[in-house]
Amino acid sequence: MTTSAVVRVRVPAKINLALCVGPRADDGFHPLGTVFEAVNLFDEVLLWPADEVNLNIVGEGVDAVPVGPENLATKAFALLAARYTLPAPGVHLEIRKSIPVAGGMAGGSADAAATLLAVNEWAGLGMDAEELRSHAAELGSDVPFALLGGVALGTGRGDHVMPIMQRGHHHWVLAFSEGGLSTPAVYGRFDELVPDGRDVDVPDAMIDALAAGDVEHLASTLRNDLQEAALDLRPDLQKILDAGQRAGALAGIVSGSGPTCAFLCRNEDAAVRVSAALVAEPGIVGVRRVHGPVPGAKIIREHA
Ligand SMILES: C[C@@](CO)(OP(=O)(O)O)[C@H](O)COP(=O)(O)OP(=O)(O)OC[C@H]1O[C@@H](n2ccc(N)nc2=O)[C@H](O)[C@@H]1O
Ligand SMILES: Nc1ncnc2c1ncn2[C@@H]1O[C@H](COP(=O)(O)OP(=O)(O)O)[C@@H](O)[C@H]1O
Repeated sequence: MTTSAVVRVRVPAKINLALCVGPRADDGFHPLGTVFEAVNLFDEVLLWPADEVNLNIVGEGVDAVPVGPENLATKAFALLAARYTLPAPGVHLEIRKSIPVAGGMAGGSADAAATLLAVNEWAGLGMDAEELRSHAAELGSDVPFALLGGVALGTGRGDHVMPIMQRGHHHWVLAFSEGGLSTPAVYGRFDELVPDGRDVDVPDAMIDALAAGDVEHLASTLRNDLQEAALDLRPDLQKILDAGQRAGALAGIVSGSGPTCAFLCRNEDAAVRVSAALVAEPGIVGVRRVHGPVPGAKIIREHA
């Protein structure tokens, strides 16, 4: 096999700048108004033809990632294989993980999105953005955003995504902590704490701050309705949020369902200071400076 037979896709993690959560609906999902931002922390998925489906995962947190049919990348391949005629009976998928597993940064969704794009390219399916989005939404609520990237408003389950006009460049510090948090468990605790849900309208002030490129105003509008539930399950995260604030972050927030904490900083120098302070904090297993927004899943044209 030549390296040109390999399709390689790079796909970003996300932070929810706003995660406004309504009451659980009869289908078990919560209506959302969410603002996603893609940041430069990437997984990669490599795909090449094979006689059967093989999956190989390397990198961050691999021991916690399922390698069977329940892996979201395998599911994405199976979904397209059931609907289209593909040039080979299987593929080899290699996932190179940098996005923390079960970290509230949508790493599994990212791998699913990357696989959809890789199969589309390899098999020459010619799917347009809407076709890809609709397959993506079947795989998980966060998967459509991983295709789109940038900054986007998510409604419905979070799977209807629309780009948001925004200016500027955001400097974030991410604090990774031991273990993950289960998304269904966090939504379940949210139901106990807030049975009637919250208002799902994303605050106008956030949309205005994004349009104006005003990072201080943006920091004052960050909102995560799942944060209280995540903190209830993981009270240790409050110390991390406090430490980031003390170190000079404009604001700190639990990323999605957690447990990753994300700190928005005024500029790169401030981010360097915040990350240096957090490295010494107990309970943090990794600190990473990232920026956003960045584009969604992209095919990398150089050889693997
Ligand atoms: C919370 C968020 C915020 O972006 O992401 P993470 O922080 O976990 O990455 C998302 O809503 C997670 O999206 P995703 O992880 O794709 O969820 P799915 O696979 O669709 O659903 C997993 C489970 O989460 C719950 N769920 C998900 C989305 C939603 N709008 N309401 C829900 O209640 C349901 O219990 C569902 O069974
Ligand atoms: N390719 C994948 N990468 C990571 N996790 C995966 C993948 N496929 C399935 N999973 C499962 O999805 C769960 C949620 O993972 P992830 O998407 O990383 O977190 P989160 O939903 O918190 O953003 C994991 O605990 C794991 O069991």
